[in-house]
Order: sequence, then structure tokens, then C-alpha cells
Amino acid sequence: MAFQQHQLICFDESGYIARLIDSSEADYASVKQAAANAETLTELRDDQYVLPGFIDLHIHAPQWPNAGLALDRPLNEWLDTYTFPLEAKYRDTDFAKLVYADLVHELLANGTTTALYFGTVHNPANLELAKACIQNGQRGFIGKVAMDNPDQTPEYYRDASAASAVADTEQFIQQLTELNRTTDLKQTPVITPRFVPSCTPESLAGLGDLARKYDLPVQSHASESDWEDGYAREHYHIRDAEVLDRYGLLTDKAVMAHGTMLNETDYQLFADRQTAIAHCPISNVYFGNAVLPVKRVMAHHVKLGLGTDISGGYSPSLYQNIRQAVLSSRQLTDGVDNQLSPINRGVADSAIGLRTAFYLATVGGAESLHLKTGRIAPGYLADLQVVSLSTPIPPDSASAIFEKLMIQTTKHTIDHVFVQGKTVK
Ligand SMILES: Nc1nc2[nH]cnc2c(=O)[nH]1
Repeated sequence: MAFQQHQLICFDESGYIARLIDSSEADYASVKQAAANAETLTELRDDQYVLPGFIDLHIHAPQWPNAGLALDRPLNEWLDTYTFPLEAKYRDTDFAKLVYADLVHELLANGTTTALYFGTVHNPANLELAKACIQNGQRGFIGKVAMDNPDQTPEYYRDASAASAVADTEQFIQQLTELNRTTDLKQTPVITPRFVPSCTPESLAGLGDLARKYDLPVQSHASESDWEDGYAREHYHIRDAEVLDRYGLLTDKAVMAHGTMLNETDYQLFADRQTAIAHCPISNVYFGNAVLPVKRVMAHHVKLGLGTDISGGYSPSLYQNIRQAVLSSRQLTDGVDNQLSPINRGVADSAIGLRTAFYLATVGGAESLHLKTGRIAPGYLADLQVVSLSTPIPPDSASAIFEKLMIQTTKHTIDHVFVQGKTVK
């Protein structure tokens, strides 16, 4: 990660970064003047900094109205009590339109330029999410949620059968392909079995086939909580990750959320399949039953990004999740039971720093989605955020500026956001 001062970042017509021009280069002044003349120059103040836009690698769009509410039950009870009743409301497309416009706007305001979304079972509502992304200027990866297991889903909110879960997923792929003809900001359909407990073996198999047929990304949850981890062992007699793999769902374009209870064998499987994990550190405090050992996962060369997991996580800000990723990793290192001796209390050498957490929110997410974004470099998408740092005494080094930005940025100090070269905030 490098800090550069007084550079021009030039965008091309397709929204990519064409060139970075240092102030020592011969044409710096002339290129800057030409941009000023064409009224395409954005000039920054001394207290403003450019960062790559963030990639939210796991978010449930329909749960936005519940963000900050109802986190008092374990995962399976929380789904039944709070989450499924809310998601069922998206059969009303007007309700979906209202919520999704607000959510996409909020994420962009927080510097999130790409998001990997779970929708609901309802395709008209999922299409509204895609339209909200296009209208507000965000790159969305969007999944029609598949959940057809009558033992684990309520009658009022489930796919009627495995066949209809798969057919509706295929319909959504086609609908999004059609919608994409109207825009340069392509929205990507994602194969989305909710998680192993919500699905029958038949729907998991059908969705694995669709992922292969269309070569599309896949998203689901993996070994989040003792309960989910135990469900696979009880019902399939293998581990959760192995169930997903059995049905062709661990691909190099797959992103599995949480993974807090994955073991070393699972990490190796993820690495072999080049499947990514979406780390959701705020949500994991509530439902994860453990801290994801980010360093250990990265040592296995598993791709890893950062997600808000609205509304299991309460904040739409990846800055907040960057901070929590660091905090949780420090508690993992030290341990939390003060009755134990320091040597037995934690998992040594688990702490990560802000740079690693920032990497997850940018490059880690981008690589998980095979996107040329997350870096400020020629050939990368111009997905950027301009943040300001108000401080009476300016920090005296690039690393101090970076640290303060990571800890103190709120949506109110994010001044501009660009997606694919276009201003969206
Ligand atoms: N955190 C979280 N975990 C899940 N597992 C299955 N569905 C969900 C969900 O909506 N949120």
C-alpha cells in the first residue's frame, strides 16, 4: 500500500483509471488545465484523501429495516422470530422499492461501491434491488434466495419446491441479463442457496448445476454458529463445507459468509476450490460463536473479504467492520477469561492490524468477485471515495493519516464517491 501526494487520477471513457500522473511529470500541468477547461477536474483540499471504494462481500438487502434491532437470540431463533417475517414482506414490490432505494443510497454514502447482496425469494423485489443499484450508481451482485426445505423454513416464506427454487433462480438470471441491456453498470446474478439447513439436497444439486451452466458466482453461508455446523453433521454426516462441495457450490466464484466454525480441513478445501470467505466481524459477535482467525485463514491462502451482514451486523459501514475485525482479532489473541493464565487464555499471534482489515474491504473483496477494483492503479475501475480528516494538528506521516482515517471516518466525512468514473455522492 503506497501513499502518493499531488497526483492526477485520470479516468477513461469506460470508467477505468487510465493514468496516474505525478506532479513531477512533464504533462502534469497541461493535463490538469485541460481537465479544468473541460470542467471534469475534481480538486481536493489538503485535508482530503482518495481511497478505493469498498466492497461489501455479504449483505442481506431485505433486512435493512431491522438493522440495529433484535439481536438477542441465537441464529436459528433470530431467523424464525425476526428475519423470515420481515423478508416475507417483499412479496409487496412497492415495499421493496422503498427499502432498496434507501439502502443503496446509504451504502454509497458510506463508501461502498460494490455489494454482494442476498435478496429474497421474490423475483419482482429482487429486480427492484437491481434497478435501485442502477439508478443510484452501485455495482450489485444480486441473488434470488433459494430456500425450499419445509423442515427449516416457514410455510409463509419458502420456495414451493426444489424445482421452483431452481426455475425461479434461472428466471432471475434471464431477467437481470435483460435489464443489463439498459445500462453500462452491469448487475451480476448470483446463485444463492440460503444455507444448507434451508435447502433440500435436490435444490442444492439443481443450483450447483445452474452455477456450472451459466458460470456464475455463488453465495451462501458456511459453518456460521455451532448450530449450523452441527446441522450438516447431523443430517448429512459430513461437514457443512463438504455438503456445499458435494453439490458443486464451492467454486472459484463462490463466496461463503462467516465460516467461524470451519476447521483446518475446511480451509484447505476452500483453498483448493479457490472459494472465498466473507468475514463479517460485527455479526459474528452475535451469531458466530467464535472469532474467525483471519491470520490462520490467510495463511491457508483462502480468499477473504469483508461484509456487513446487515442485519446480523447492525452497521452499513465497512469502516465499522474494519474496526471490529481488528478488535475481535485482538480479543482472540489475548483471550477473554480473566481466570485463565495469559498463556492459556487466547490464540497466540491472531491479531491483525488496520492495514489487513482495509485490504479485506478493498483488494480481498475485489479478488473474491474477480473484479478489477479495490486498488488505485491504471487498468482498475475508477471506484473511489474521497474522505476528509478534520484534526487540529495534522498527522505527521502517511501511516498516521491512514490510521486516523480508518478509525475516525464516518459517512459525514466521506465527501465524494465515484463508481466506474461517475460521481454517485
Ligand atoms: N447472519 C445470517 N446468517 C444466516 N444463515 C441463514 N440465513 C442467514 C441470515 O439471514 N443471516
